[in-house]
Amino acid sequence: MDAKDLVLYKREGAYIPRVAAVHDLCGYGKCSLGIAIPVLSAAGCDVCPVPTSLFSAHTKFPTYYMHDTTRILEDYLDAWAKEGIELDAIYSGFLGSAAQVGAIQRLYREHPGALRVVDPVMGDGGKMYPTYTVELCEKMRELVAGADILTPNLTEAHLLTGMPYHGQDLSEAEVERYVAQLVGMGAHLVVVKGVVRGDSLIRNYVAGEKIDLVEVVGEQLPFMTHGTGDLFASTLTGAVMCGRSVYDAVAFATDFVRDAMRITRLQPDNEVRGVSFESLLGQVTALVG
Ligand SMILES: Nc1ncnc2c1ncn2[C@@H]1O[C@H](COP(=O)(O)OP(=O)(O)O)[C@@H](O)[C@H]1O
Ligand SMILES: Cc1ncc(COP(=O)(O)O)c(C=O)c1O
Repeated sequence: MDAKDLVLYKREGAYIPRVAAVHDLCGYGKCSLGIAIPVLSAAGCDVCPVPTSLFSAHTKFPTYYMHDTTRILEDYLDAWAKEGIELDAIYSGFLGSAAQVGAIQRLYREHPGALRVVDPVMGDGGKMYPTYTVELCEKMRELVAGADILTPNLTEAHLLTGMPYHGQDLSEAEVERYVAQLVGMGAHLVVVKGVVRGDSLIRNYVAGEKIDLVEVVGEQLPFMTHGTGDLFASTLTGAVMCGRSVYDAVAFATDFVRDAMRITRLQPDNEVRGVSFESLLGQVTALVG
């Protein structure tokens, strides 16, 4: 089957899908819930945040304060369970501790029909993020099994599979090897992000269990911006929840992130502020209906 025909969520009429967003909340430096809430809301979803930690600023700043919320999550989800909150999708990203993988697995058990989108946020450029531990990365592997959509960058594909990290210049055959390994670990569909081959293009690949590999090519801008991984996964999830095919959702997210990076570049402190996408949210709303 082709990812171009693969629709994972069928939106019915005026129904508003409810999406749990399991991610950190960051005060300054746009990323994580600061992106997931507005983007999924613009996609006409009822976003229910599960904050995995509170940050004063993202971890690319030399100084940041982090408060890990692991200790409150059980009570938080107990209260949800008592209210009988129903979920159509569970989208997870940046985690504060290895134990939080258990909270996501609990949501999966309590909402067996919900779509599972796993952005296995762990690191970049061959390195783990500073608050991440080997234990957390190992535990994160458990989320691969049963993921309807898994969105690793190449560092994360390496950390999840244990296969060697060869930088971002990967051949299609190498991408296929990562995908085969991740599908072998139980992922249904994998979006491998950020392959670059020195031709000013950035490539994202979609493939899965019985889904042939397809390439989505975008223009590579000559700078980097923080929060683009979160923006990509949030936009992809929003487009899927609007009933778009996985291929169309990846293509939309690829262009959306590029456009947001261009706008970010025009802002003061653009090298650290995180990605600025607010003025583009109308494009996401246009996907609804
Ligand atoms: N320099 C760039 N130019 C254009 N698009 C980019 C660029 N960097 C990232 N993107 C887009 O954002 C997506 C997520 O990239 P990235 O932020 O590197 O992910 P992560 O944070 O998971 O490492 C990429 O797959 C690509 O579509
Ligand atoms: C607190 C926090 N959340 C999320 C992220 C993920 O950011 P990105 O979207 O660039 O992968 C980071 C990365 O620095 C971070 O520090």
